[in-house]
Amino acid sequence: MRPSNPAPEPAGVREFEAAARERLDPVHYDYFAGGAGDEITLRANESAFGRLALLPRVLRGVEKPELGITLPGGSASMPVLVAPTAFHCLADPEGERATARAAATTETIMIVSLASTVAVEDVAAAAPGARLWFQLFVQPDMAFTETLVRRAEAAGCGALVVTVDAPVFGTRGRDERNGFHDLPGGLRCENMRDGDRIRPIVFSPAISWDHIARLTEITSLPIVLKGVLHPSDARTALDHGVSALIVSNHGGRQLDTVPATVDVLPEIAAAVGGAAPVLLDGGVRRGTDVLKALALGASAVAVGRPVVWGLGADGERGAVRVLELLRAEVEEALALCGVASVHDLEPGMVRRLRRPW
Ligand SMILES: Cc1cc2nc3c(=O)[nH]c(=O)nc-3n(C[C@H](O)[C@H](O)[C@H](O)COP(=O)(O)O)c2cc1C
Ligand SMILES: O=C(O)C(=O)c1ccccc1
Repeated sequence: MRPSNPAPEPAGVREFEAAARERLDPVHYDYFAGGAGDEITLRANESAFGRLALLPRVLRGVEKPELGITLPGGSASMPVLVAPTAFHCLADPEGERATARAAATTETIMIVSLASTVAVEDVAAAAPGARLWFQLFVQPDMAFTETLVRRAEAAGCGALVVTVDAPVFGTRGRDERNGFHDLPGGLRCENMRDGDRIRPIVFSPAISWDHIARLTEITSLPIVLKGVLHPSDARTALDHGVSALIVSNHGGRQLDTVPATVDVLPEIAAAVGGAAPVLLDGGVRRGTDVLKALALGASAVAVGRPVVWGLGADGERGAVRVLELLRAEVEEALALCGVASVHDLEPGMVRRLRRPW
């Protein structure tokens, strides 16, 4: 019974996954849900949060907690961003337009994927007021990469998120079994349009720190490096003028058997030492997961699949409901932890369980 609380929300992100699964083509569901190899990292991202316990404080006289954050690329009403995910038109006909409107409604940042099925200009036009960042896989043709950067700038994006965990494309067993290799029925990666043709997205193992240095020269947008797991790389990133990092293993879709992101977060946060914001994605499904990541050094988290599940379950409305559900969960968990602001969480509020529940 929750006598004085407002009407109950859907019980969790996992319910949206079940609802989306019922509506999506099973091959597309598998594409969104799946991971690389034996899906060990995919599972680890979620289960690692389950091995952490929160240690609340009491009697701190906290009123409504403050959720807002400010990052190099702009501000958000809560520390939960929309991670870049490809192919939203497979989840809803409005695709990334719907996601961007949901991000605008909830006043959070959406990171638009290079592999968006709607061109970044059209995403921006469909969602006035949306706070967009643009995700890039650096294309070896640097002239084309520069074109992409200019388009992102012109569309009003507040940061460039450069994904560095995809020197090659990870092999996902589900897609192999399903024979899912191409977008169906007229859908395209519209950001790759180059005159009359659509270029293929190139994953290049030849991309190096020099390319990051080059990017910082050609744009004044903050550069956010996504896919850092090694503390030495975190330091190198700072030396290259990167404005923020996202601790990410691509949702377990690239190299399998890398650690859960929340398990490496403390090391990365220590290596960065407050010199730049550190974000995390991977396995965030509850408000309590958000608190754990923030306590262990993240300035914000991003959610990938949860937004896709909202979109697949109920389009723009579903994406809004997922984001609002996470906001409500964060708010409640902060109140229950006696914490007044997302900035006040600290490592002492998280215990690593020797013997998980
Ligand atoms: C279906 C799908 C597509 C993705 N596409 C991209 C992409 O285009 N670019 C990128 O940098 N990351 C991509 N990612 C990784 C996400 O940005 C993010 O790292 C991951 O989804 C976080 O894990 P979560 O899904 O458990 O929240 C994708 C992930 C999924 C599930
Ligand atoms: O599926 C992915 O994880 C992903 O990152 C991607 C990137 C480019 C095209 C399609 C998917």
